Amino acid sequence: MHKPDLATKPIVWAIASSDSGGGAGIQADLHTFAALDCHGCSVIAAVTAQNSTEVVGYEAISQALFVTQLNCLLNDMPPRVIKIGLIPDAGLLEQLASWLAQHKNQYQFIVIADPVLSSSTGYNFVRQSTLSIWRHQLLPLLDLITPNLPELALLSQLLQAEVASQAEQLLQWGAKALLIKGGHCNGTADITDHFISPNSSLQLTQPRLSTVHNHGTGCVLSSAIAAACAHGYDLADSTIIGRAYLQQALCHSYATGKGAGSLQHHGWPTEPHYFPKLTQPQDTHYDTLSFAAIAAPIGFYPVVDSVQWLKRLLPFEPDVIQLRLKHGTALEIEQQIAEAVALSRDYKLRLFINDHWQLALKHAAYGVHLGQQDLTTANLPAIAAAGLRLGISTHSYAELLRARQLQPSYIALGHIFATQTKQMPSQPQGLARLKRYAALCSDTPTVAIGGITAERLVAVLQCGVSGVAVVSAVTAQAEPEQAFSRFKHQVEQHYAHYA
Ligand SMILES: Cc1ncc(COP(=O)(O)OP(=O)(O)O)c(N)n1
Ligand SMILES: Cc1ncsc1CCOP(=O)(O)O
Repeated sequence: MHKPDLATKPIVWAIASSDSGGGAGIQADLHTFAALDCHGCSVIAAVTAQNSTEVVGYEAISQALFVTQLNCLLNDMPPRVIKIGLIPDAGLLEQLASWLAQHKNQYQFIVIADPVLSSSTGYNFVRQSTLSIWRHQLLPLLDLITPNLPELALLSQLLQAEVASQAEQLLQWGAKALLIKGGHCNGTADITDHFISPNSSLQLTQPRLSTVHNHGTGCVLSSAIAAACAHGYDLADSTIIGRAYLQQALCHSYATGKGAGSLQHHGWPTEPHYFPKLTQPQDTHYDTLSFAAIAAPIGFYPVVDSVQWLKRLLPFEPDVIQLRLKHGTALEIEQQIAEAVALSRDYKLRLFINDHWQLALKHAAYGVHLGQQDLTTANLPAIAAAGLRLGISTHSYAELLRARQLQPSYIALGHIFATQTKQMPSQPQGLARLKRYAALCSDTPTVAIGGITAERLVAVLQCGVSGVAVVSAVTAQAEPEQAFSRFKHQVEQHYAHYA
């Protein structure tokens, strides 16, 4: 029998209250952690007596036992992430704030809080004293807080102000990032949540699902974000994963008692329709943009830095090549691109030009490869109208969703392993993420790039990508032509077998 190794599962704590009905609270938190491959620990603040229609009552746990739970867990199972849910008692909240202040720096855990101030059935859990502790003691310790609109208004003490001013108030009081949930904007066909952090600002929009079985949505969302953070995703990506997890769980929610039923917990979301549409301030919105298709699988995709390299590989029948020119005068770059495009026609080679999209257009290359930065400056409608294929680099869920919304010809997923070829601002993604990204792109060809060697090739192909791009695995080898032929053969064999 397979025995799971708990040490390999990231540990996440839920500091929250018990929901006797099982759909929200600690019970929902633990379901979510387990479904997202985390080990969940629970620190119970209160026991509520509730069912699907009402909260009948609650009793808070003693401060002594509350702190004993925290300390006993910290000694043996320190958390990577803490999720805070319902703490309906000012004394416990104060204890928690001082405990977090004492241990957060040393243990470097991330703290995410869902400020449950009232239940969805209308039960009010807070008093003024509790709100004041949230504002002045807890907020400065939070890496992310996930209020809905009424909670944001209450916490900010700016009941009549614009949402932006209310959000600004929470940031001024010390919260590092906010996810403002838009579900309480009644009557809209879509729900838009706003993620605000020092590094990024995102709007996440999804269709509003018509189900009444939505008990525990806030608990599940914040727990899914916590679980994704525990797997090392940054806050923006964790929020995207959390939102997709919630949409998936809501799509399959079910009746329990006479009132709002519960969410169905599934594993990692991969189907595109569960993921939100992202809007970022810097993005241009295109109504209809459609890029020519590239035959999938793309297969073996060498990236070379000169037309000389291209000529050296042509006798070995490459199918796809990228010309990635990083040096030279404007004249030299244009000459190389013109020569490479002419050669690509003679040899029926699908040639992508990196960065220089104007020259790719001018010389009518097969396609263009662009990075995320280039997307704001390149004339994408001109590239699409000219029938050139477009490939886009991505390094995260946020970039992947942004790329998918443009419906490019392929999406590059990188960097998978550490690479010496380029200084990367992000961390290597690794194979587990590659597999998730590739699954989300079942409708778009994908290419893995970064640190891919002959030894790693099979593991990369098994993640479900439609191509593998390499630089040094060919051009830095003692015998580049042999390396090229071996790679090409292995990749072709793989796709022939899995076609
Ligand atoms: C297939 C493939 N994937 C990613 C890249 C990187 O492109 P970009 O983000 O534009 O960075 P530079 O190549 O310009 O450093 C690529 N070239 N090809
Ligand atoms: C251009 C680029 N973009 C992401 S990783 C990378 C370099 C890949 O080179 P190598 O295959 O030598 O790691």
